[in-house]
Amino acid sequence: MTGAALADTREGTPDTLPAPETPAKPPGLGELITPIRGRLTAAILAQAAAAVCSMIPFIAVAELARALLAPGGPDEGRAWAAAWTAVGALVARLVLYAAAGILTHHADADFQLDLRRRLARHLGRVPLGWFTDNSSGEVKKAAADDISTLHHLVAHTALEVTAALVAPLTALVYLLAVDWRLALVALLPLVIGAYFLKQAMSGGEEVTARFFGSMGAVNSAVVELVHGISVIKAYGRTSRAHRAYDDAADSFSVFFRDWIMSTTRASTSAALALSGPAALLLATATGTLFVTQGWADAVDLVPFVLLGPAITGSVMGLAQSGHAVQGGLQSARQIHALLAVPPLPEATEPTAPGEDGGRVELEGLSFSYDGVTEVLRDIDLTLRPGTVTALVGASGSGKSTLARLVPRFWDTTAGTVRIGGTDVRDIAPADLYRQVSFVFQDPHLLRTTVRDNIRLGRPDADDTAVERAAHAAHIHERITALPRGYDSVIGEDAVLSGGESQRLSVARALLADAPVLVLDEATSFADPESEAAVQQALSALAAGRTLLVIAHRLATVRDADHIAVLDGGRIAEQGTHDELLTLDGRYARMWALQKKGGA
Ligand SMILES: Nc1ncnc2c1ncn2[C@@H]1O[C@H](COP(=O)(O)OP(=O)(O)OP(=O)(O)O)[C@@H](O)[C@H]1O
Repeated sequence: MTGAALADTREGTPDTLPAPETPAKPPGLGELITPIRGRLTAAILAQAAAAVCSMIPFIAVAELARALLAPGGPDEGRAWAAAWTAVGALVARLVLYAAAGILTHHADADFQLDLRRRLARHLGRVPLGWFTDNSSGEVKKAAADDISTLHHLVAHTALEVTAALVAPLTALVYLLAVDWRLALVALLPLVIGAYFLKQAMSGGEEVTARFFGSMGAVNSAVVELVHGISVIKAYGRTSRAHRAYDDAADSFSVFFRDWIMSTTRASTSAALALSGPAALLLATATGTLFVTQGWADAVDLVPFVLLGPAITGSVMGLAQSGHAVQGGLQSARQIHALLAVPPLPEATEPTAPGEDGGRVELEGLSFSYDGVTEVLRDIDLTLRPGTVTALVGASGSGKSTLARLVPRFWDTTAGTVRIGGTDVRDIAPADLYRQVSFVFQDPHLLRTTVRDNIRLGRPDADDTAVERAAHAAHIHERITALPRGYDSVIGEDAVLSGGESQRLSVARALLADAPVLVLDEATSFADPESEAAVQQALSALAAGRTLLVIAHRLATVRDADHIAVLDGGRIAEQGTHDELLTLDGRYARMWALQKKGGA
């Protein structure tokens, strides 16, 4: 693990999933299943053969009836042949069915593993800046939900659809051979059922969108109610919050009832038309007519009675599989969108950072998130080894963006960032993260032991080194007071306050021992006692390193060696605290304001 892994992704951003470069035809499921296409095809063929075999016993029974009711008396040989054929088909169906299942499940296991590896490999190469709260949600959804949807499609739905298509087709071919007129009549429920199904599903996309919209409103109202309950109660607005939830729930219930009412007639009619008894009734009624009119032999009715329901029965199942296929295609598109996030280009022949690894130079640097609005412009700034440089400026002036360009969270739009004289784009990512550590406001602690959290950036560090770092970060005593000391697990028996978490992340950065450290002013939320401890921890961290500090309160950086004042993405002023006060410009005004406010 590297220092980069210490990154926090605090800011909510609009750039969740960059629009994938749209090729002429969006790659879909077909491309994703390429590695298992052979096995999947074999499984589908086996399932198709199993579906044919599943119809053969019915056909054999019909032939058995024909042999037993033959005009010249029962044909024993033919009857036995039919019976054995039925038994053979049943056994073959069982074997083929099992083979198909085994094949798809094996293929599916490889498919999921391959997809997860592809995702992990790809996400390991996308810019760190891409990882925001929103994109984390997308990654979670793709890695868990979408892959699970595709699992269902590959392992189950593909076979269900094959059986649902091939079995009735087999029956239909046989029935057409027996009596094509009765066979066409047997298709009638299918036509009627399909008509009603289409009606029941009309406006499907719009209805689905409204369904999710309505459901989303209920979810938001619940989340708002739960998250904001303390504020809402404190302001005595409980009934208002409940009303928002009640309104959302009511409107969902009205929509749902209307929707069900409007589709019930059509879907019930479809279910009725496609039901087994309806098919049976039709087969016997038409069959009776045909026999009494002398248009068909009575024995020819047997296959229609046996196989008629098989033709229509599978259509309802197909309609449900249709939903699964739609879901699978949607998931495939989501995964593709993730795989299409442009990776950060890596140098083919990386260069190690130069001798003076603590020197950071930003030269002629501009940056834009969306390619339209420039968030940083014409930045020239040098961070000298062993010094502290502070970035100050109004909210939104670009401090965090600038700081994050040093460890190459993104590539600059123009200009360069050099560490030890080497362009960060030419440094191999692992080397770069050994060179730069960062501590951000909301440190991410992993749900593992305190010890492993500290040695994240140097997994091979021994216990003495870990404890030394914890001492220097003024957190050792707090750790030893935990139930299992350094072996306590974060979130289980180690629940730390904001300031304590901060000091733990400082210990982590100390142990990682990178010459350059980027720091988001760490003390803004800590209580005075904790703040003093964090400040001491930071001083330990600063010794001998190049520090870039994002400062929100000027008091904490008045002793910095260099202060750069950002305004609208440009460096408006820079110098020491005293120099900037003498300049009597933006910094001096901010200083006067904060002093007045008591910051
Ligand atoms: N990931 C992002 N995608 C798009 N725009 C962003 C992103 N992060 C920040 N911005 C925009 O870039 C500009 C600079 O933001 P930045 O967070 O760097 O400012 P800041 O000075 O650090 O602000 P603050 O003090 O509030 O943290 C803002 O207009 C912000 O909305």
